[in-house]
Amino acid sequence: MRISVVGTGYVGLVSGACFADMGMNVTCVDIDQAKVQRLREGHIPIFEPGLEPLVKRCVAQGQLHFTTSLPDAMANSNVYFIAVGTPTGEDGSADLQYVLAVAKEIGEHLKDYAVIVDKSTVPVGTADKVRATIQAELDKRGVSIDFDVVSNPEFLKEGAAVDDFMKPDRIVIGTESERARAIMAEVYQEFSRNHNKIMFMGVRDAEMTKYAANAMLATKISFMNEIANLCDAMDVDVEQVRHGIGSDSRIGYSFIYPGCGYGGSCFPKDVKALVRMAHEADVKPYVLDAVEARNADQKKVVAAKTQRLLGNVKGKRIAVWGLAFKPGTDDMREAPSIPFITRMLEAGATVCVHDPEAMTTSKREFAPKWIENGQLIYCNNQFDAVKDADALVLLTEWKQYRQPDFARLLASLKAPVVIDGRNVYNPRRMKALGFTYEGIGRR
Ligand SMILES: NC(=O)C1=CN([C@@H]2O[C@H](COP(=O)(O)OP(=O)(O)OC[C@H]3O[C@@H](n4cnc5c(N)ncnc54)[C@H](O)[C@@H]3O)[C@@H](O)[C@H]2O)C=CC1
Ligand SMILES: O=C(O)[C@H]1O[C@H](OP(=O)(O)OP(=O)(O)OC[C@H]2O[C@@H](n3ccc(=O)[nH]c3=O)[C@H](O)[C@@H]2O)[C@H](O)[C@@H](O)[C@@H]1O
Repeated sequence: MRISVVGTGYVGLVSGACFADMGMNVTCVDIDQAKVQRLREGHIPIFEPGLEPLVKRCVAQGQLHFTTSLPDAMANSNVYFIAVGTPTGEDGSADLQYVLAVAKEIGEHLKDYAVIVDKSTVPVGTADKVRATIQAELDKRGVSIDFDVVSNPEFLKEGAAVDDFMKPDRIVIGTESERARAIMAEVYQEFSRNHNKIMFMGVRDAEMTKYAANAMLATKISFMNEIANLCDAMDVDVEQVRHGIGSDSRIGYSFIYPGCGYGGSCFPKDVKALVRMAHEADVKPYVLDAVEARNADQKKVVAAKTQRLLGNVKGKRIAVWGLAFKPGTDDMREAPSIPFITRMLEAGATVCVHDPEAMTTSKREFAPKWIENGQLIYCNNQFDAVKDADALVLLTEWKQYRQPDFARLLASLKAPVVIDGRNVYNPRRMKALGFTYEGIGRR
């Protein structure tokens, strides 16, 4: 089977490579010429465990191709996945300009029946817009060609993207067309062989399912962050509470880790887009508003703790372990590290940062003036960052930060202050070792 995937970001590149690994012949398309060139040369533009060998293997076997030309890709296949970005627009809604630009180009070049698959996260009703955009181009050309637009949202997580794609909990496919349904069943046949993971539903149902899933996960996190803040105020250990409630099978353990707020390219933007959809539908988004408000506030909690423990941070040296929005990725979109570090720099502190993968990304996130004036210092070793620091702040729970050499840490720091934005350390052990320790809701 031959398919095309438009957009070679996290979703497009991972899905394209995984489909190719299943034996399909896949052409990945991107408008970014430099990216396509690098991919052809075997350079993977993002850090994602397992992706590089997978892409290299599929390219070597002739199963995976890269191009900047959508018409060329279309000539070779009749299933086109759209996996371009849907960033937050000015009013909070998802900006569909990239999706609709692809739809327009498809309409300009469509020759025979094809299935156009929305893999990007798009608001309810987008498939209709994609269909109308393609039809308008066909009308301009004065041709009549059948096509179907299907919704197939993606549920992979960064840092575990290949695994998530290959072992999905479910594959949601929204379509009202029998013809498209049969083709999509063939695309995903690997996932229906033993345990059927495919769920067919209406197009609008599938579009909403994606937002509801992300909003539910964001809600769990914000809820738990609020409980953790309450624990802080009431001398309760949130870790005990997390175990206490997670053991209830109706609640479960996943996505109830409190911390310094959720980040990433999706939860923040998708909750905003759902809020916008609710307003447009004249439904009051009480819960979603609270999820967002808690998260915005949560991103200030670590800074408030730092300023409470250190007093005025002007002239102080603060070490930061972790820049990425979560471990396993070099992505810093909406990472809690950005507002924290910015606030410390603006307050006059010197910030020494370390991250195993996100240092390069980070250099694009902060104004060069902070590096030039010596306030923002990049350290290649996590222990270089803590040398003579007045505090260590942990913001991403990379494995290498979880069990550091505590004696070395204590000897390196000027003051033994550790603020743990991810609750990875044991407060009692830290205090016994001589640290002044604060987690989020820990006791
Ligand atoms: N990042 C993630 O973990 C997940 C993202 N999603 C959704 O998937 C969609 C894509 O997200 P990412 O992969 O993170 O985006 P990304 O921003 O990493 O990549 C998008 C790619 O599309 C390319 N592009 C833009 N316009 C194009 C055009 N007209 N023709 C060809 N290529 C074009 C860009 O050059 C870029 O390489 C979004 O809607 C996102 O919400 C869904 C699940 C997981
Ligand atoms: O639509 C998307 O893009 C994706 O968004 C999330 O995936 P991702 O953003 O890659 O990462 P998550 O592991 O969900 O983490 C998101 C944020 O929540 C935070 N988080 C996660 C879990 C938790 O218990 N507590 C917590 O604070 C993480 O630190 C991170 O900042 C979803 O988990 C994916 O299913 C979805 O496909």
